[in-house]
Amino acid sequence: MSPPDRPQRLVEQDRIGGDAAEASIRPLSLAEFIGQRQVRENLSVFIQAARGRKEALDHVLLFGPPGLGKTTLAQIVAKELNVGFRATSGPVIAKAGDLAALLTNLQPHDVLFIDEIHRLSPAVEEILYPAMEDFQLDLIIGEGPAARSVRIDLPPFTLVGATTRSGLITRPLRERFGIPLRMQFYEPEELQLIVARGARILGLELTADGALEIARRSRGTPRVAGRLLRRVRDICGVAGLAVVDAAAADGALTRLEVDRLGFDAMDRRYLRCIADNYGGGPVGVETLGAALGEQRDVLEETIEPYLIQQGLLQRTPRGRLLTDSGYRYLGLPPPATPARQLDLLGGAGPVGGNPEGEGEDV
Ligand SMILES: Nc1ncnc2c1ncn2[C@@H]1O[C@H](COP(=O)(O)OP(=O)(O)OP(=O)(O)O)[C@@H](O)[C@H]1O
Ligand SMILES: [Mg+2]
Repeated sequence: MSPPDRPQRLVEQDRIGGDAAEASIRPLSLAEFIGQRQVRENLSVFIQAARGRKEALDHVLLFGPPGLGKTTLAQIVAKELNVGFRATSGPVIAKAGDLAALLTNLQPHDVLFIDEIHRLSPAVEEILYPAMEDFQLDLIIGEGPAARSVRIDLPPFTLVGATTRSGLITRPLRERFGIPLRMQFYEPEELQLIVARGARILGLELTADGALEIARRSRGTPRVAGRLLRRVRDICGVAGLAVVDAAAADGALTRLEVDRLGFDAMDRRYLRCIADNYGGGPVGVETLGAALGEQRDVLEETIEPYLIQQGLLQRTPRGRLLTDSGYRYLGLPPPATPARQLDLLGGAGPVGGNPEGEGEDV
C-alpha cells in the first residue's frame, strides 16, 4: 500500500482512497474473470480435480504486480471449491499464536488467504511449513523448564498466498506451494472487456471504442481500469453526456493528465530524471529514489514494472537504463555511444548476477 502522505496517482496500481468502490465490479466466478488465460485454465483443472477427489486443493501461490486480480482470484477459488474463505496478510500475523488461531479455526478444505506473504516473520513461517505439508501444528506451550511442545492436527486446507515480490519469498516457503501462478499484465482487448463489464454494472452507457480508449490507458491493470472508468463516468456525467464514446473518454482522461499510453506526470518525471540527470543511465535505484524523493519500494513496485513492460526502461546489472523507446517517448534522440549499447545488451543478462535486482521479479 502507498503511504498516505504521498500524492495519489490516478494510475497507481496499489489500492488508494476511493477504491472501496471496486468491490462492486469484482468478478465472482472463474467464468466472469477475464484474461490470465493460463492461470484460469490451470486453476480450473486443479479445482475440478480437487472437487472430484473430495480433497483440499493444493496450496496456490499467486504472484504479480498490484491490482492484477490476486485477491479476486483467491476469493474465486474458495467460491468455486464451495468452501469457506478466510483472509489475512503477512504483516498482520505477528506471532506464531496468531497463525495457530487462524489455522485451528478452519473447516476442512477451507481456503486461507495470506496476502503479502513475503512479509511473514521467520518465526511464523516456521510454523507454516509443517502446517502446509502435513496439516500439523507444532507449538511450544509455556516457558522455561515447564515448556513443552504439543502437536495439533489441522483440518486439510488450501493456503492461497499472494505477493507482489516473489523474489522476497524464501525458498522453503515457495517450494511448499504445489500450484505457483504468475499473473501477467492484461492486453488492451482484455481490459476493454473488463471496462465494458464494469460500465454495465455501473449503469454507464459506454461504446466499445470508449471502453478501448480507457483500456489502453490502464497500464495493463484492471484496478487502474476500474478507477479510470469511475473518473470518466464522473466527468462525462457532470458534462451531461448520455453516451460515452472514444472522444469523450479521451477528453476526460487527457484532462486527468493520463496520456495515450497510460503514463502520467510521475512516469514522465522518472524518465526525465534518468535522461537529464544521469545521461540515460545506468543509475542505481537508490540514487533515483533520492533524486525523486520517492522510496525505492515505490519505484520498484508501482513505477518501474509498467515502464519495463512497455520497453521504455531496462534493469541492467549496473542499474536503470533508459531505452531508445524511452528516449523517443520523451521526444529526445537516443545517444548512440558504444558503452550504452553494451549496457542495453547487459540488461538481458542473468538476474542472479544483478546487484540492483535483488528481490525484483515483477
Ligand atoms: N480479471 C478481472 N476481471 C475483471 N475485474 C478484475 C479482474 N482482475 C481484477 N479485477 C478488478 O480489479 C480490482 C483489483 O483486483 P485485486 O484486488 O484482486 O488485485 P490484487 O492483485 O489483489 O492487488 P494487490 O496486489 O494490490 O493486493 C478488483 O476489485 C476487480 O474489480
Ligand atoms: Mg490483493
